[in-house]
Amino acid sequence: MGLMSDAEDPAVGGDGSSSTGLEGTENTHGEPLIEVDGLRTYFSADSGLLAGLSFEPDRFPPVSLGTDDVKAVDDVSFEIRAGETLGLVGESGCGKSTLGRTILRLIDPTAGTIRFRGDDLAALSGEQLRQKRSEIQMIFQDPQSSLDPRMKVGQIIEEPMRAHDMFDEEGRRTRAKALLEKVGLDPRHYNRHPHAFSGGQRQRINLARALSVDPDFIVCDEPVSSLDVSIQAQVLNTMAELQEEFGLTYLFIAHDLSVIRHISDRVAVMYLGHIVELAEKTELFENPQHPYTKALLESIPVPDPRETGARGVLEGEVPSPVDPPSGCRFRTRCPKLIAPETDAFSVQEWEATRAFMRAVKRRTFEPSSESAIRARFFEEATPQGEAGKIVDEAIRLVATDRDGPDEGDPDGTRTGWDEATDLLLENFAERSICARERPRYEFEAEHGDETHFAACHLHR
Ligand SMILES: Nc1ncnc2c1ncn2[C@@H]1O[C@H](COP(=O)(O)OP(=O)(O)OP(=O)(O)O)[C@@H](O)[C@H]1O
Repeated sequence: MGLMSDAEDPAVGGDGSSSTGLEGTENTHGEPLIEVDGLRTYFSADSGLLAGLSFEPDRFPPVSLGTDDVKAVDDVSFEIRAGETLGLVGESGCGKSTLGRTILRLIDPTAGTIRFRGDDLAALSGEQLRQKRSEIQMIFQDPQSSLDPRMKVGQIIEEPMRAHDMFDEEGRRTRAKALLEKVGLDPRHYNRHPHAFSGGQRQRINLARALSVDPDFIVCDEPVSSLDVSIQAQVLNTMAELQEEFGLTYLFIAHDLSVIRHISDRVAVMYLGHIVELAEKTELFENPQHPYTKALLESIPVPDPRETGARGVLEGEVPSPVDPPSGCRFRTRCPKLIAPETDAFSVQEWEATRAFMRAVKRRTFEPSSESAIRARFFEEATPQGEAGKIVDEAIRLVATDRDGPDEGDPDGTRTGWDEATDLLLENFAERSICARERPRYEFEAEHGDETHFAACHLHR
């Protein structure tokens, strides 16, 4: 359906076509509009002149060309179907914005393909890419800074049309005013400057500008994050209405799960450059399978600020995207790390060993005697066989009654913690399937008839 029906539009030509040319494309829900395959976007860790150069005084020559790239998006594949909203969620820095910008070719991909209706955007350049740009648009988080304060609202909305040589002056004005109304603003505000508007209204102006070139696909990067909660729902509802009317397809980036739940059809969860889970919205929220997704869902802030729902769920720091963990990227923080197959752990033994390993690595317990550590983590019985010997050695290394403290470490604990950490990680964490293979599993969903993707070896 178009922006205006023929009856409302006095400028309709004899052939019945609207002079604003704003008939939205009827998208059939279900066909892939965007197909991303093996996409990687790496940034040089130092984007300056000496990017990639590293100085290593012990080597000759001491300067080498390193590969310390920030792997912001690292082998990501998924599709977005025409007419749907794919929500993209994950903690700050996980690569959501970089993924969105790479799909729009605002950033060049390092590898992979981005098919838009079959054409590979990653391979386009120059004029071909410029032409495609009208079909794919982006709206950003901060409506304040993305609107030029010197321009009037009408000019702002008309600018992309002018850049793409769409319509004459009069046609652009008619369309801009019609769009103002469509996004819930008063067309009489055409001559106002953006500062006269509230945050929510400014985001509506952004929407009108994005829609002006009649796109099919819009990447929405945290579009309501800077707005009051009461305004967020109104803007989201307008976006949903516009989607319906113009057959738009959205990639909707947000860190806020309640916003994602409000707007998405399907949801992709991103962690450290990978998509770790992707499922239909109800399935993802009701039947999450990846320990990272579960942790995110459990960390939704609870209404009572005295109750810290988030505490202890996502422990530890996100590793650096320069040198991400092998296999599953979440494994270094995962509470469900799988036991190495070579060791015959009972379920309880592995749970105790894993908890001990995490506690040693993060030094979350007070130094104490061997027997106290054993009692605390293993109820006095450590695992059998080789695994047991390693655990015993690690306990000895961190115990305060350890024999013969090292030189320069009189209380005998500093190097002990490091050695114990290395011993446990090398023997248990690094030998887990979670460290050895990258997980990718697809299975039948419990809710709805979509498939469910989870990158977790618990599904092996
Ligand atoms: N131009 C750049 N040069 C170097 N590194 C970059 C650049 N842009 C992003 N990064 C890095 O890439 C990683 C992913 O960043 P990105 O902004 O995509 O994450 P995000 O999930 O969108 O986070 P946020 O929600 O905070 O914007 C981060 O480690 C970031 O520091």
